[in-house]
Amino acid sequence: MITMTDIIRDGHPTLRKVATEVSMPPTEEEKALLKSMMEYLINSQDPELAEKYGLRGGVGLAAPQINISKRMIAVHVKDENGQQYSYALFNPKIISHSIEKAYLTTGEGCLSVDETIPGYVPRYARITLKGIDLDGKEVKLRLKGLPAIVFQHEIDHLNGVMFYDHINENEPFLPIDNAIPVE
Ligand SMILES: O=CN(O)C[C@@H](CC1CCCC1)C(=O)N1NCCC[C@H]1C(=O)Nc1ccccn1
Ligand code: NI
Repeated sequence: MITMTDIIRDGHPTLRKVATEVSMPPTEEEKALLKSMMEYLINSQDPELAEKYGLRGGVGLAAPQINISKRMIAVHVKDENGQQYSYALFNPKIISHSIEKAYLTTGEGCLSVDETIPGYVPRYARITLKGIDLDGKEVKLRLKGLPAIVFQHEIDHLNGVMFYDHINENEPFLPIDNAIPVE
C-alpha cells in the first residue's frame, strides 16, 4: 500500500518533469499502480486508517508524486452536493474548458508540499476531459466546482506544474477576475 514515505516532496526533480503517456493497453503493473493510488485516497479519507498509517488526507493523487513519471491520476472527492466522484484514469486530457475561472477560497495544498503556501489558485470553472479507465474504456467527463479543480491540480502534476506556480506573487489573495469562489 502507498504511504507518505512513498510520496516525493517539492524539490524532487520528478515533480517538474512532463510525464510520459501510458501506452495502451496498460500493463498489469501499471493497472496495479493506478489501483494503489486510488486505494491511498480512500485510506487517507478513513480517519482510523489515516491515523493508523499516518496518511495525510487527499482527494487526488498523480503518479509523479510517487516518483512514477507516467500520465496516471486518481481522484476521489465529493462535490458540494455530496456527489462522489471517483476516477482512476490513464492519459487524462482536458479537451475543452470555460473562459470563466474558479478558485478554492481556502487556497490549495499538495501532498508533495509540506509547507502551507497561501493564495488563490486560478483554475478553469468548467472542464471537459477524457481519459482511459482501468477497464481500458474511454471516459469523457464534464466537470465543475471542486471536482473540476481537483482534476486540474492532478493534470498539472503530469506537466510538472505545482499549484503555487499559479499564485500571484505580489498579491496572493488578489481577487481573480471573472472567477467563481469554490468553498
Ligand atoms: O496532487 C494531489 N495532492 O497533492 C493532494 C491534494 C489535492 C487537492 C489540493 C487542492 C485541489 C486538489 C489534496 O487532496 N490535499 N492537499 C494537501 C492536504 C489537504 C488535501 C486537500 O486539499 N483535501 C481536501 C480539499 C478539498 C476538500 C476536501 N479535502
Ligand atoms: Ni498535489
